[in-house]
Amino acid sequence: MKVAFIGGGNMAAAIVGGLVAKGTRGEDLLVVEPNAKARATLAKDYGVNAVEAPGEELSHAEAIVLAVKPQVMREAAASIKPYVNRAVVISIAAGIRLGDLSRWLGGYARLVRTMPNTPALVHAGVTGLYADPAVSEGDRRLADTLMNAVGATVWFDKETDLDAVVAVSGSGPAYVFFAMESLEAAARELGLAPEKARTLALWTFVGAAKLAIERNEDPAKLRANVTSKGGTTERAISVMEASYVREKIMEAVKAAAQRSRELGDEFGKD
Ligand SMILES: NC(=O)C1=CN([C@@H]2O[C@H](COP(=O)(O)OP(=O)(O)OC[C@H]3O[C@@H](n4cnc5c(N)ncnc54)[C@H](OP(=O)(O)O)[C@@H]3O)[C@@H](O)[C@H]2O)C=CC1
Ligand SMILES: O=C(O)[C@@H]1CCC=N1
Repeated sequence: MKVAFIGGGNMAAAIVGGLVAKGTRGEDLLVVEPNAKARATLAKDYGVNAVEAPGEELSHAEAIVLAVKPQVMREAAASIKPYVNRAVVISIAAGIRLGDLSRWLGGYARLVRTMPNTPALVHAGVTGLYADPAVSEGDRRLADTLMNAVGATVWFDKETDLDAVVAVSGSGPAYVFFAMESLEAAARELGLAPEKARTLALWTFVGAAKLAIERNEDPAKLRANVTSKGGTTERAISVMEASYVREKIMEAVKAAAQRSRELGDEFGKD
C-alpha cells in the first residue's frame, strides 16, 4: 500500500515506525514535513521519502494520512487539495470534524476520522475510527488495514464518539506515564535506588496490563485479588478513595473530551 503522511511529527513517526517494523517498505511511504531535521530523521530511521511540500507524487498514494495539529489542518488540507483524487484521506487530528475537512478539500467525501495513540510505535496502539455511512467498504477496509498494522482498531457509529476516544485512548498513554512517574517517585522517596525504582514501576504496569488482557477479567476483580483484608493494598486504596482519585481521573478525561470538542469549534471554522 502506498501511503502519504502530511506532517511528520510524533504521531506520524509512531505510525510510520510501526508500519516499517511490520514490513512496509520505506519507499512506499511518503512524508510531507516542513521541518528539515524531522525529514532527515524519518528518512534515516525508516527509509521513507520525505519532502518539504506537497507535489504531484501525492496523487499516487492510496491513502493520505493527515497528521498535523488541529490548528494547521485547514492550511494543510488546502495544500493537498490539488492532488487528492484517488486516495482515501485519513485524519488523525483531535477535534477536527469530517464536514469541515470535506469542505476544505472542495467537497471530497472519501474521508475517515481516526484517533490513534503513540504505542503504535511498538504495535500496541489502539485506534478509534469513524466514517460517514456513505464511505465505501473498500475505503473503510483500507483505513482499518493501515491502523491495524500498528495495533487494535475499534469502529464507532457516531462521529461525536471520537471526542471521547481522544480523551480515553488518544491522550491515555500520558495518564499512564503520569501514574508510572508517580509510582517511581514514591519508590525513590521510600529509599529505593533510582534504576531499581524505575524497573519496579515499569514492570508493575506491564504485568498488570498483561494480566488484565490475557485473563480478560474485570480490573475491579483483579484489584480485589491483590487486596488482602487488613493488608497493605487496602491501606493504599483507602488513601486514594479519601482523595477522590477515581473521581479526579474521570473529571480529567471529561475535560480532555471537552477540549477535543473545543478544538473542532475553534479550528473547524471557515
Ligand atoms: N501525539 C499524540 O499522542 C497523538 C496525536 N494525535 C493527533 O496527531 C496530530 C499530530 O500530532 P503530533 O504528531 O503530536 O504533532 P507534531 O507537532 O509532533 O507533528 C506535526 C508535524 O506537522 C508539521 N506541519 C505543520 N504544518 C504542516 C503542513 N502545512 N504540512 C505538513 N506538515 C506540517 C509540523 O512541523 P512544525 O513543527 O515545523 O510546525 C510537525 O512536524 C494532531 O492533530 C494530534 O491531535 C492523535 C493521536 C495521538
Ligand atoms: O494532546 C493532544 O491534543 C493530542 C491528541 C491526543 C494525544 N495528543
